[in-house]
Amino acid sequence: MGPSIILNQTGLIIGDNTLLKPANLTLEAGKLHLLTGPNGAGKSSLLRSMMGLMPHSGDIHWQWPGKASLPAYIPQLAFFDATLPVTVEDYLHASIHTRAFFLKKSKAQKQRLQSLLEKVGLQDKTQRKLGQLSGGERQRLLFARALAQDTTLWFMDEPMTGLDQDAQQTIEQLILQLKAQRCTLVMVHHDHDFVRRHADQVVVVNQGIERSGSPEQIYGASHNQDDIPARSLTVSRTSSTSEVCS
Ligand SMILES: Nc1ncnc2c1ncn2[C@@H]1O[C@H](COP(=O)(O)OP(=O)(O)OP(=O)(O)O)[C@@H](O)[C@H]1O
Repeated sequence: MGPSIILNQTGLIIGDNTLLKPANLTLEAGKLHLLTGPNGAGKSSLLRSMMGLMPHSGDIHWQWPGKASLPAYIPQLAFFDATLPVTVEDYLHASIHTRAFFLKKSKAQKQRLQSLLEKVGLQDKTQRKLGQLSGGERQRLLFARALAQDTTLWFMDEPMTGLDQDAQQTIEQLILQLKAQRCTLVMVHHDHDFVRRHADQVVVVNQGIERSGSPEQIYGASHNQDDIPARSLTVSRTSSTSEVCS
């Protein structure tokens, strides 16, 4: 199972700009947590702060019930150097084994690569060069690389944006499988239908953590995705945590 994530007075100021006002929040272990809010609200900044990638104030703790592992990160935009003369298979191989692209692969390694690429629907593109991939195919490759990490903690920043319906379904199924395996999933996502159906917790971000709760608590029975009630719901304070990033 993935860890719980505990934010204690976590805030983010860059220069004169307050990106996130300090707040407390607990994300339960093994659940799907969705960060939502308007453009520029600070969702990506909060996600990256949780990973220790931004210079936040306060504390952030990952509390692992079992063995800790490095988190997987799916950024908002999958970027590959189009000039890199490397195939999908070689790129994935080098990412997993941190070895030079040209080194020979064993039969078992080839099978593993094939299986990972099948999971994301890239099995027919193994010999395609990175620069020839579409945006959706790059996003799938990022997922394959993250799956290879075999971790139970995932941070995803709008992983389905710009994908066609087929790719969205593939990624959605992968996310639901990870949820069933009790990974801790933290995701920025704008599809309120997905949030309503699958999120365990919704965190509304607006220059800080405005409120959090179940989809029903946040959206009520309304089907209008913009109809978010103004009442405050969670943001709890916790103690006795083991620090991983701060
Ligand atoms: N490194 C940085 N330095 C200064 N300002 C930043 C930095 N990173 C982000 N910002 C600013 O912080 C604000 C929040 O950005 P962020 O990307 O976190 O928002 P978001 O909610 O993810 O937006 P969107 O939904 O448009 O992706 C924006 O106004 C952005 O310009």
